[in-house]
Amino acid sequence: MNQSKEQRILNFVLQNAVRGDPCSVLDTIDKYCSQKEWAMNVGDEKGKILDKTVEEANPSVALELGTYCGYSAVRISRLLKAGARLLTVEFNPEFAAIAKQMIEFAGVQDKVKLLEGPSEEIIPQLKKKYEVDTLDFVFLDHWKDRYTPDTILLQECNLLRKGSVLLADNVIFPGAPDFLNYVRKSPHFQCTNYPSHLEYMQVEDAMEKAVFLG
Ligand SMILES: O=C(NCCCCCn1ccc2cnccc21)c1cc(-c2ccc(F)cc2)cc(O)c1O
Ligand SMILES: [Mg+2]
Repeated sequence: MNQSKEQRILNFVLQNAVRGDPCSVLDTIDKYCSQKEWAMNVGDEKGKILDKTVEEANPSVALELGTYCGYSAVRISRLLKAGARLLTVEFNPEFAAIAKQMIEFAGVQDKVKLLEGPSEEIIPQLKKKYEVDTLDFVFLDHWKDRYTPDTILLQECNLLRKGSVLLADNVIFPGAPDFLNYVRKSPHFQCTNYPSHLEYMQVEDAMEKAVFLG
């Protein structure tokens, strides 16, 4: 059975990156996806915006919606302080299997918990099943039409606290117009836009940071 693109990306990392070195895993994925096959990793340009936002938030508990091959899970978890953890949600089992191997190869598996299933099922389980009190940082990179309902769900489940940082990928391309509308109009969020480009392309994109005000 011929391989998936995601399997080819993983194999390229296993053969070319340095085991236990998250930066080499990120660089190797970016090399493959810019030179051989495009893939929807956040990439290095938007990845630098993600890095700065994570460093500023310095989260103890972070949530990622949309693991894919694990690129941003490796990117985020490499910056976490000792004892901090990332919960990452992937609903496609093939992608989850690839991401698990990518995370282990990078050596960040002790900081990352990969949860399989749809966000609307997993978010309401975070407190009781995954022992989360509140989330310090949330990276939204899943279905773009789920950004708004899941932001509302996070609030309904009491998972945000004053200062919780949401960072959303792709608010320009493919676009999340209703999310931009929602957070920018809401009195409960302080928003900042970070213009950038679609990963590995010269297409305009942007990330939006929305800090919860309580
Ligand atoms: O669609 C994107 N990502 C989402 C993938 C599916 C997520 C599914 N999923 C995962 C967890 C989860 C939990 N609950 C429910 C659903 C869940 C995406 C697309 C592009 C893109 C595509 C084509 C093109 F021509 C240009 C750009 C670029 C990006 O950066 C992206 O992120
Ligand atoms: Mg994305």
